[in-house]
Amino acid sequence: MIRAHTAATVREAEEPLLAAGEPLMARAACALTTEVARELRARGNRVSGSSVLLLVGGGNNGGDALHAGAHLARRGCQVRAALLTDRPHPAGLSAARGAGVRLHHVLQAEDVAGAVLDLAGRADVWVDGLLGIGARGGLREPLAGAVAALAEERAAWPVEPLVLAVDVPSGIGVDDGTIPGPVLPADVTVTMGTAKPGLLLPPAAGLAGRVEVVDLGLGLDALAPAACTLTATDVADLLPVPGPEDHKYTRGVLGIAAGSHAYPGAAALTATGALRTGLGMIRYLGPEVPTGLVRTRHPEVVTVPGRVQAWVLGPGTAPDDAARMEELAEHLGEAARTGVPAALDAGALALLHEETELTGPAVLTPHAGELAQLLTARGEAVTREEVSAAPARHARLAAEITGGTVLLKGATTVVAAPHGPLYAQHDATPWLATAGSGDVLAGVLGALLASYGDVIADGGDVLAGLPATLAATAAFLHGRAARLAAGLPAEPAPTAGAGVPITATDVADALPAALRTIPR
Ligand SMILES: NC(=O)C1=CN([C@@H]2O[C@H](COP(=O)(O)OP(=O)(O)OC[C@H]3O[C@@H](n4cnc5c(N)ncnc54)[C@H](OP(=O)(O)O)[C@@H]3O)[C@@H](O)[C@H]2O)[C@H](O)CC1
Ligand SMILES: [K+]
Repeated sequence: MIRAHTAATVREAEEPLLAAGEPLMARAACALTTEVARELRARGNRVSGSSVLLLVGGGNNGGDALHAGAHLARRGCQVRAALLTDRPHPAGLSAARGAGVRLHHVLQAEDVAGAVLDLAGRADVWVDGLLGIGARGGLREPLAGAVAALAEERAAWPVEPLVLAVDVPSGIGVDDGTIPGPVLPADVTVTMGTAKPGLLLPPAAGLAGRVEVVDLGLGLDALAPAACTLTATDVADLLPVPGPEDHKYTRGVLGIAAGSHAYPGAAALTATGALRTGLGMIRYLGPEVPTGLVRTRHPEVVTVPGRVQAWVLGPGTAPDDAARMEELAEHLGEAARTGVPAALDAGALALLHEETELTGPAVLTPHAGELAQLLTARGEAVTREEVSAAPARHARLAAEITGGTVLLKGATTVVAAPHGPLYAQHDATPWLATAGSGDVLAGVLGALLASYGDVIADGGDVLAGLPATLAATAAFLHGRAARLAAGLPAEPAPTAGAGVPITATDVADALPAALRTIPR
């Protein structure tokens, strides 16, 4: 699991170490130096002789960069420092000066951005040490103008420089992953002590490049993270494996109320997603046409009512289908009465547009537009664009308002419960943007909820966070299956190539292959 902690938590953890004279900044600077050298060599450049530009702000983030610049100068790099502050870190400045780093007081230039661009044009490496966890809001001028110019020019450069961010790309929302102003996208972010939520949460996470965490001995492992990302090892621990005493009822029965005359196929896709993920049995309840489709695709699906350990409500239904909404509301009521978890997708989300309080464990699976509709219906008027610009904040808000867990679908899936860590899963591929993939995801989630349904129903508050963990697991499996179906490697890799178009059925059919890549 990749665990991220807020700026305030990091400061609290740093305090006693700094008071005890621990050389945190020296450790940070060494780690930065090592990463720059590694990346230069990986690009076929010699360290000695390479040119490095330090972008230096007025706080300790700039101090890290100046100390790293001094180390690099001593290793033969030509290092320049663009001081975008009139009070650079004193010890860092003296170390840099002592090592022969050339200092440029660019604030004195008439055109600060132009002066920075001029220095940048001559550098193989740009080290972004403008702002770290001390950021308040988006970058202010003149840093904003300089960074906007660098970000724009970078793509036009004949040979793109290596951009390395110190702690975080300057100007991102460190704790919420927003992008409040200009940010220089990084190839590598060397983050100090622990990952920050802004390095996991979209959209800022997309600007961080590869994230390397430097161990500063902050001792945060025992502390619940503010945000986290599940890895294959974490998912392996969560995937149920039946034992000799198990039978279909102990493995979990999933009720699926999905599909309609207008969208019958969703019922089959949801059932396929659930079956390929693994569970005891499915009870499908719906209109004649989707029922016939499900029976044909999956004769093992039972189509009569009975006890279930979880529900999936809503794929392939629309809020204007009053009769279907009535049926979904009844199933939601039954789930609440029995305390088993329910996944609410598509039309079923409209059941929460009223002030109904969810009384049982539920996982909502909206995309940004559906979340904007739900929040607006519940008095928090927002647009799809506002949700996409701050997905974590809006997912958490919806979880607090409804009492449910929210799995917000997107290029990165964000999961928020009313309390506890946020999850950010970056496992997917843009090829997932195809009809029916949400239906398959609902089935994957339903199978996991059914496997743990009795545990969740009996677990009470102790296991209140389990639906969120299972939702993040579903996103992980769904994204990994899509990658494999598209001919991409299971683990996202920048050099993986484009992959090929896929259908929702391909994703469902690739779930067993995805499960086989999990070390169990
Ligand atoms: N504490 C340590 O020894 C270690 C810290 N690490 C590194 O330090 C930074 C955190 O350093 P800090 O000095 O707390 O803050 P920053 O350097 O991130 O930024 C403070 C300066 O930035 C200015 N600022 C704040 N917001 C903005 C903005 N929106 N636009 C422009 N400038 C901004 C602020 O100026 P003010 O006038 O607002 O005060 C400061 O000048 C951490 O990220 C690590 O990199 C070490 O790694 C570990 C040891
Ligand atoms: K930075």
